[in-house]
Amino acid sequence: MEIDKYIVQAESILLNGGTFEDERNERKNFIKNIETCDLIAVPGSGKTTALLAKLYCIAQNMPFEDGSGILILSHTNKAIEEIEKRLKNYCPKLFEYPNFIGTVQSFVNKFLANQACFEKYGTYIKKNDDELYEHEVKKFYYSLEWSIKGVEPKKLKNKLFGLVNAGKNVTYEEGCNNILKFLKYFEYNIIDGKLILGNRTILKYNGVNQSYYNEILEWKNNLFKKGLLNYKDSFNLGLFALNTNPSIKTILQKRFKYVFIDEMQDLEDFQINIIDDVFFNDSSQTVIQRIGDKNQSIYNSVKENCDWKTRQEVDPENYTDLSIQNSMRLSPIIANLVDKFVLERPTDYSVVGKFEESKLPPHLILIDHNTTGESLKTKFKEIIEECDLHIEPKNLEKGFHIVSWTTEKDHEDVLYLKKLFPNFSKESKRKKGDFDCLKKHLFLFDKEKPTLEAIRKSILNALIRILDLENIKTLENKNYTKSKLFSFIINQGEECYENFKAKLFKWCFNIITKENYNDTYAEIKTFIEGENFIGLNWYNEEEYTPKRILASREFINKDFPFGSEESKTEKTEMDSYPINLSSVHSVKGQTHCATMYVESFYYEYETKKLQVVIPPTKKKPEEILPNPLFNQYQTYRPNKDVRAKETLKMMYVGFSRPTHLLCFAVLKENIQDHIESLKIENGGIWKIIEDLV
Ligand SMILES: Nc1ncnc2c1ncn2[C@@H]1O[C@H](COP(=O)(O)OP(=O)(O)OP(=O)(O)O)[C@@H](O)[C@H]1O
Repeated sequence: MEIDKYIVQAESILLNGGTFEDERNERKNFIKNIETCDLIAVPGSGKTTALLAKLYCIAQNMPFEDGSGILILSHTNKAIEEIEKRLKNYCPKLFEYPNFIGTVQSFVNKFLANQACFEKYGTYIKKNDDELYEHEVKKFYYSLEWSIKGVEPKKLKNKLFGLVNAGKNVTYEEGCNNILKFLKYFEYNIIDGKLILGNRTILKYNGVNQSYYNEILEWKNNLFKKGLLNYKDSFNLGLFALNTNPSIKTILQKRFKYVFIDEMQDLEDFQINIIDDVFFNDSSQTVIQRIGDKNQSIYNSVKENCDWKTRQEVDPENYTDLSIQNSMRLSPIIANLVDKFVLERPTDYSVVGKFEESKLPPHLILIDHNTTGESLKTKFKEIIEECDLHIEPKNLEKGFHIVSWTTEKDHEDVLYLKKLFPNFSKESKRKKGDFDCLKKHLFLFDKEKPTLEAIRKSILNALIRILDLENIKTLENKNYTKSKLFSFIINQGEECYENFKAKLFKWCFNIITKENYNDTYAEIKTFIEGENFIGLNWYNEEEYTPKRILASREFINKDFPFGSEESKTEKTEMDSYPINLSSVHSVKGQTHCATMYVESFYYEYETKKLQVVIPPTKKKPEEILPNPLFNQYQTYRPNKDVRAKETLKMMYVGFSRPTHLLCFAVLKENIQDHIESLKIENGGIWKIIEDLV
């Protein structure tokens, strides 16, 4: 394989005049390496860029003589899209057969679970959608009945109440909620015939509770038959496929000579294991390279230890992990601070900033509970403009971002992103058709399309969801689709059809052109509840009593504040430069020009959680552990200080995004006693902004 001779081309494509060469040559060594190994490196060290360069060079050697290809995996679709965006124009071959690029989930679905689903349940996987799955869970739960007192055997609902709440002291509501949680989250181990929650087997295929196991399995099998899986089902079906047909492994090893996994720290053990199960064994010729940074593992729950154990950790005699030290993203000043937030420090791991174009100190912005999101945003813009960051196109491309750990919370008295910016919605970023209430269907549809099409689709999707919740099926006992709904309405006669079409057009028109959300919502609600929708003769019965809205009441009535402000803000921002709002989770992997990290409440605030005080004992006085915020290296204790360590990781990711400007907005009351010592003029590292309080 020729790699070396293509590196210069890769540099010109990916680095805009930069080079992979430096005094340690770690990037080049990694690009040239095509043995099984893991690469661990600090944020912004160019891991992903080096991987892209390697892929580019490998693609120049394709097709391979033996017809094999390469497999490129990452944890999120966003990371995959980014790879496509950067490379597709230069090496389209990489995105075609025999190669595959996708999430671990999509790989498992396509190469293992899909075929297994067809063979076992007669259908391919249609949806892998947690929200739809939850909807099915609720339907099933609400269809369950309680036993009549004294009548044996007990019904499933009673049995589950006992099983899932065993050993817990719960109220009736909590107990019921636990049943719902079980139905939503249980894992179906197909090979062993068990329903597992966490580490507990709740029901299994044999034993005294067999009939209850069968009842749940009948429901579950029906979902499989409809191709509706939750995301863990794919992995269990995948394992089942490997178990029943181990030759798949050989086929996949032949197909994929190289496997690359980026963002490795975010994979959970079951994902890591299934990939190893397929590709990593003595007889396998496949090369696997896994790239990541354990200190940035914040994906699912923020665990102290991530599930990924590197090859060197597991087998030091045969493997040596690679590393890249310097951060090309971070300036020396920001890197110096970020380095204090390292939780786990393997050899050759320290954050050294090599981005020399900025000397801005980190800014600490003091706020209080009355500070509004708008004033924070204005302050952020003010600093950006004072530093002239908004002028360079390169900076505008990387963008300006306000991020928080906690984005949404049902608690008015604490700080979180949505409290500061009520129009922030994780869901507004989604362009899927399924929302959890009617109002969201009317507001969060795909607004990038200027026609009425997107809102029309969204309203129709809401109507279909209502029919589904009300358990209204087609005469073939199938769920309604948009076209089946239209056919049904046409069959009700011309007047009904014309009326429906006219109304639909009016609603769409009023939303798109007049942004008249509230009135349109009220009209649609009246329509749905009236004789021209729910009251129609859905089952074509000779004599029928019009139905009423029951199970979909929550979906129809659930509130969602139509933020007409949002559209206004968007419009004004189009004239200047946008300030993006996101969770810290969703900016992982990104490079920003400026990042404002706003502390938020998750058990406690970040500033509080970083401050660990060990109470005095008879032998020892009180001890205050070093605090990274004060530019001190952390020494949190093994197996203790869990909240502090979670915080470390979250801030490590958030603080390591910007090339130029890092702002940290904190509640003044949380650091009151330290403000003076944090100031640059007093030997600290922070420029403190005090005029918002
Ligand atoms: N060799 C290089 N020379 C100059 N700039 C580079 C080099 N490698 C990467 N960069 C730039 O540094 C920034 C970070 O790169 P990249 O996203 O690849 O880092 P990463 O290690 O994957 O980051 P993270 O750990 O946050 O996921 C990008 O803006 C990228 O263009």
